[in-house]
Amino acid sequence: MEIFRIQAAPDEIARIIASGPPQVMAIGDFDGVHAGHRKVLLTAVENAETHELAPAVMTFHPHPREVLGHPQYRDSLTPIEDKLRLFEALGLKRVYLVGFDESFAQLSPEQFVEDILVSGKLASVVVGFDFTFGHRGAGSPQRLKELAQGRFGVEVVSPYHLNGEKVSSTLIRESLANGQVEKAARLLERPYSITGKVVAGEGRGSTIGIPTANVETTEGYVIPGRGVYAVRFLHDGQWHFGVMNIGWKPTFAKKEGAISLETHLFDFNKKIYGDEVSIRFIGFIRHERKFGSAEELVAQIGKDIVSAKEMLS
Ligand SMILES: Cc1cc2nc3c(=O)[nH]c(=O)nc-3n(C[C@H](O)[C@H](O)[C@H](O)COP(=O)(O)O)c2cc1C
Ligand SMILES: Nc1ncnc2c1ncn2[C@@H]1O[C@H](COP(=O)(O)OP(=O)(O)O)[C@@H](O)[C@H]1O
Repeated sequence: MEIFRIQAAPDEIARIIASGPPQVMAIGDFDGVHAGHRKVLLTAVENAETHELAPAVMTFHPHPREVLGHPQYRDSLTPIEDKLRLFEALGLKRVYLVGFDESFAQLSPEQFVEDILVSGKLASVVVGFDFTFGHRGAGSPQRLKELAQGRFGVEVVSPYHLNGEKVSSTLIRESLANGQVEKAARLLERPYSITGKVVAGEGRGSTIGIPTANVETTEGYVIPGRGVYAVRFLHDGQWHFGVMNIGWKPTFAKKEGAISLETHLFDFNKKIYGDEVSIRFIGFIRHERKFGSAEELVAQIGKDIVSAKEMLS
């Protein structure tokens, strides 16, 4: 898969698209690369295969909402490296990472089509039913068809529903906030996962007999809601099972503070400070709460471990 990181000048984007073979290109943000996004991306891959063209995708990085100041969306379900890995797994061969900025945001829908898409190498583009483009998102899929004037095909993919709900990044964010990681996994068609580095905590874990690897995420990930989860934990190429707490440890902290992500790994006793790890959320066990003593907390964690092992087996 070839990755083209492009600053926003439209002629530069058009030139890079035109430097490749004839293509079918999906366009979108694809935050989460969820079941609905997969349908759009796989449509591009399949159309390309049928006509012996190259499957491509154009996405925006940094995320438009980040640039245009919607702070609630600063964090993502799939920071760029994760997104790229998922694109590759779906069979995409060319990725245009367009650096979205204030001037790019000014492009009209007409300019977006004339200056970028009519590059001579796009056989067709594939977008989702709610795709918007151009200044203030004024362009719709219908408008895209009109503006294309037959110079490239436009395929619009209808919404994907699961159990009567429309799959969306927002629905996944809400599910995660409520601890519903099983639901998020169904919407994503894979467990929600985060990557980060093991950092030192307060050193209390080992003293209460439950060492925990505290993880600081490397990029702006959406973090699931406070609670205890069954997780798979990738360290040094090996998957381990564990039980994770997300929260501010009300049993010990005097007041609400920074959220920590700590995982107790089963059958493990290595020091792994500083190492990069990935965590997959498999099941929700319970909410975080304040216990009367460390002993009560430890007894509960013993039960959490039993629950986690059941979920993970
Ligand atoms: C499975 C698990 C569940 C936990 N549940 C709670 C909880 O409900 N309430 C709480 O105050 N702390 C909870 N904790 C956090 C512990 O208080 C924390 O791991 C311990 O204080 C060690 O902190 P340290 O790593 O900063 O040294 C939990 C930890 C684990 C591993
Ligand atoms: N079973 C285990 N699960 C998680 N971390 C472990 C385990 N065994 C050893 N460790 C190591 O010990 C550290 C946790 O020790 P702990 O006393 O909880 O201190 P901290 O406050 O730094 O989390 C982890 O960061 C990791 O390097």
